[in-house]
Amino acid sequence: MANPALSAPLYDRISRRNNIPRAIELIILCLIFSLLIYRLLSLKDHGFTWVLALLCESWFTFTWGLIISTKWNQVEYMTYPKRLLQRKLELPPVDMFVTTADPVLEPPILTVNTVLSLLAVDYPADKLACYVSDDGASPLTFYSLVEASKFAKIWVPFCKKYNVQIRAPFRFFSVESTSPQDVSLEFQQEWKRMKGEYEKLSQKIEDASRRSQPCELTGDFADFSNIQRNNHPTIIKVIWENKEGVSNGVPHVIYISREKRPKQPHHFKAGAMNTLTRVSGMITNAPFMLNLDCDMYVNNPQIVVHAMSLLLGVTNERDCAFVQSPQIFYDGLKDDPFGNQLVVLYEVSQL
Ligand SMILES: O=c1ccn([C@@H]2O[C@H](COP(=O)(O)OP(=O)(O)O[C@H]3O[C@H](CO)[C@@H](O)[C@H](O)[C@H]3O)[C@@H](O)[C@H]2O)c(=O)[nH]1
Ligand SMILES: [Mn+2]
Repeated sequence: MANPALSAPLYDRISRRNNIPRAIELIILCLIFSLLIYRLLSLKDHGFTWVLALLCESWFTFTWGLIISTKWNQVEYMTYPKRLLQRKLELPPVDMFVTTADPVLEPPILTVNTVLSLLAVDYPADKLACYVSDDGASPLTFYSLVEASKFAKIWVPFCKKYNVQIRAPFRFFSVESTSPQDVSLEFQQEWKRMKGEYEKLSQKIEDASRRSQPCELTGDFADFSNIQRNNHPTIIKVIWENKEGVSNGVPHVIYISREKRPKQPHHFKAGAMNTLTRVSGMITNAPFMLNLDCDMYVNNPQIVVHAMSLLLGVTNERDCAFVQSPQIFYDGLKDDPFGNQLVVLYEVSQL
């Protein structure tokens, strides 16, 4: 007999009850239409201003209709990652892509944090690989990633052992800026050690960024000597390889700086993503990809299992090809007066 845990759905699509908001919206719609009809009927008694008002109100009605239609059928997706993890052997590999373009505008410590948050996600490490595309062809970015992957060997086990929620160290240590008191002594000691190690890592990167070159451009760094960022051949470096395929180890880390020539259009992020898919296709060739910009980080370590619950849970493969998680911005203004967090889009009008 089939194991019920293995055949249970991986997600549920739950319709929200929103009859009252719908009724209010219908009333408003009637009022707006009666205003439009009133304008139309009395158009000839008024001059140009009436026509202008009619045009503006018609446009408003149109955009209002569009907004309402996105909120009409609200659904929520409940994912069941635990059920997915029970099917451990079936979990497919995932290639994780990070793009960076400029070591000055996008300081490598940001990219390092993005990569560390990805390396530590809750998913078997032997099924993950992290590819970083560097359009800056910067030895500093490469150096930072080499150092970060050394730090990852202590950071990843720490996150998993204590089930840390924020796995980008700069956020983890700024949110919990003092050693937490209400936890075990062992955790406090580990926390201090990890903070010390992360500070050493940031200091190394900071010092390297002050020098004209992060280190001597020999050995692995030789490919970066005498090149210009807009004119160089492809550079691909396997920074760390999870050779034994350890499922609780650190996933592979691969650095890529695609070929650039001054007269060849490079198509910015799209071009970088294209190269990432081609290179990963030759190395790990995972059937699923996860993409982050270098100034983002994974806020929920279960991100891959949540996305996988949706992607693998559909009955017809054609129904789901892409999963987008809500994007939340840190250090935003209090109460988000300009609506930058797009709360309405993600929390109210989920389609
Ligand atoms: O030649 C380039 C230019 C940009 N990027 C990367 O592309 C990403 C997005 O570029 P950015 O200039 O930071 O755009 P944003 O407006 O901040 O990003 C938003 O808008 C972009 C499209 O305009 C989307 O691609 C991003 O995912 C989305 O976060 C970053 O990781 C960049 O490093 C490259 O890899 N190569
Ligand atoms: Mn950006």
